[in-house]
Amino acid sequence: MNKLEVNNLNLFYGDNHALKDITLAIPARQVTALIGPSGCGKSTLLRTLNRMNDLVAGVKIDGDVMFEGSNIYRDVDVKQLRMRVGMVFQKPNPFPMSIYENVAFGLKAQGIKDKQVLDSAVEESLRSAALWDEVKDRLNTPAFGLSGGQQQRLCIARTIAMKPEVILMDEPTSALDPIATHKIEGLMDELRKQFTIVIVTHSMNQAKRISDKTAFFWMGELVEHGETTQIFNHPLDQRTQGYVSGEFG
Ligand SMILES: Nc1ncnc2c1ncn2[C@@H]1O[C@H](COP(=O)(O)OP(=O)(O)OP(=O)(O)O)[C@@H](O)[C@H]1O
Repeated sequence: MNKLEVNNLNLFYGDNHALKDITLAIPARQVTALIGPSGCGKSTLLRTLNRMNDLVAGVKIDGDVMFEGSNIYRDVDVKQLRMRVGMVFQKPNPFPMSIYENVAFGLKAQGIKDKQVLDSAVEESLRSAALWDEVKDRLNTPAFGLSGGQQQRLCIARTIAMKPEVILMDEPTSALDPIATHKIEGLMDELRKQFTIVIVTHSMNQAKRISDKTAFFWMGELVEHGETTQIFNHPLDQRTQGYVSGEFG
């Protein structure tokens, strides 16, 4: 089943035609990797999936993004959408508050006050983000005291706490060292059982290791998409072949 379907999507930043007639299906409970050279439109496409580009001045979008059959640009409330389609950014961005408060933040904003409910949601989210054991004795200390890799897992926990259906990740490990990256990649293997994940990555090895499907972009076009093994081992287009073999990019 497809969780998201992008149909004939065009996006312009002023005169810059950044996404050109993109049609892409994103299957549920799989990891879809968006790859391609810098400036090809990967992050722009990712941001169209929860309408983050709406915040950019001068942006024009046509075409459809369907989320379980509803057009997110017509039929869906943006606030609701962003709860169902969460996002993790390139740089860990914890709030200037405690570890506990970071994870509970969204739930409290929804009006949840019951301490037991909050405590168990915080624990469950931190466990799902493979961080609980490292922080359970220091939940009330500032999030900024965590390492970069721990901060990124905290941001994942904060996203998970809202019980989204889709998690968008924009180069979530590019600011992390190899050990922290390895932890997040291991975590994604668990997360895919529960969530639909779309990840932008510059690392072809990462795309190969963690994704089920890969989409290759080139100057705003979606050149090719399919099973990750096919894209890397038997690409159909020469541009994909050149990129995945490291000839350019
Ligand atoms: N907020 C913005 N305002 C204007 N133009 C933008 C904006 N964001 C991106 N662009 C332009 O849109 C095009 C696609 O950019 P985008 O960031 O989506 O590419 P990308 O493939 O994610 O690149 P990178 O790998 O370098 O992050 C580029 O030409 C970029 O300059």
